Amino acid sequence: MTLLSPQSLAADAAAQPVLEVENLVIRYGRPTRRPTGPAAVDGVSFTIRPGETLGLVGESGSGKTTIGKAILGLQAVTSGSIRFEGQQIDGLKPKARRVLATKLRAVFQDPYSSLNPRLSIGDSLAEPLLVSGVRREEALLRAEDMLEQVGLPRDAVTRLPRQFSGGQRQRIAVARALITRPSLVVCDEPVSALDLSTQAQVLNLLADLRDELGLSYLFIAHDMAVVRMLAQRVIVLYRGQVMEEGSTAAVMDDARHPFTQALLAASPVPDPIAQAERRRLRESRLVDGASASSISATGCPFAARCPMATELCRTERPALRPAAASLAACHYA
Ligand SMILES: Nc1ncnc2c1ncn2[C@@H]1O[C@H](COP(=O)(O)OP(=O)(O)OP(=O)(O)O)[C@@H](O)[C@H]1O
Repeated sequence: MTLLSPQSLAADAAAQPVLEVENLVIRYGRPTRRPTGPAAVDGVSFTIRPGETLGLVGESGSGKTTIGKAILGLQAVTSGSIRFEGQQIDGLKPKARRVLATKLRAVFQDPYSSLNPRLSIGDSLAEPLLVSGVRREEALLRAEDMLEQVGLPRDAVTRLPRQFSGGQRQRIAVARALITRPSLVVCDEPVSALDLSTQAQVLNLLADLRDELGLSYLFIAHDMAVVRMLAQRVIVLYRGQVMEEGSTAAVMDDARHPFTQALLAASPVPDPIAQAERRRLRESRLVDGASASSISATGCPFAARCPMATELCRTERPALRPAAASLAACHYA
């Protein structure tokens, strides 16, 4: 399955970016007080060009969703700036935000909670159009067209969300995000709640619609394999900071930063033979008879002596421990 189209790869590098994020810092805290906590996002900068998909990857808690929320106006920015189509959008008043809401849309992880259970699919899809002044009959007609575009029958407009499967609901969420013909869609883990074959279908759908409609995506995910399928460029975040960035092929095939290597190693490979070979190689690199599973259970036995141990091998996140221990950069492995 190839999801990177020649058109989107050829996105004009000189075109004005759809989104420019500059030196973004976000600290959580009470809105009434100056936030003083640690920075959830710490000096992040990037741009997205028309037709481009930028992947934002990182382990849980690295700040991905916080960045997505700031772009959508759901999280206050401590310092730095966010520009959308040349206009500064951080700190916009709610009225100005509402105008923006048709051009800047989102698809979230959970297809069960992202749709109002009491609204028919037609009403859910029509809502963002009605807000921008489209007449009801016209909005419902466009809802039917959009449903067809995401592979669902036109008569789905009359049904309720509970009458659809998880994958179908995510298609409806995609339809709802795209019905206003936005220029940028923030996709926050849009397939991580779906099984593997449904994931592939929804990723294909997102890629087809991007190319058909000339959309740009900020594609947030923790799974590198998923990002590889859709993004032309990728940014790797760790504790709110950019660890590595570049073309998806360059970052994934020649990861420089140990943390990127760890994320790649933790990402499942669809081919079970390749996966088994990778596990065998990983275990064969370990010394003193320590196995990946024992490291997974106890933490790296060399942590006290390893210069990288504080960041990786002693991680509190069990999923990363065996991956960290498999790093070529590890002095002991
Ligand atoms: N509402 C909040 N109040 C205080 N701290 C928060 C809040 N939301 C997130 N954080 C903290 O900000 C940091 C970044 O969280 P964020 O949700 O952006 O990470 P993430 O990379 O999206 O993680 P995940 O993949 O698990 O969604 C974390 O340390 C988190 O605990």
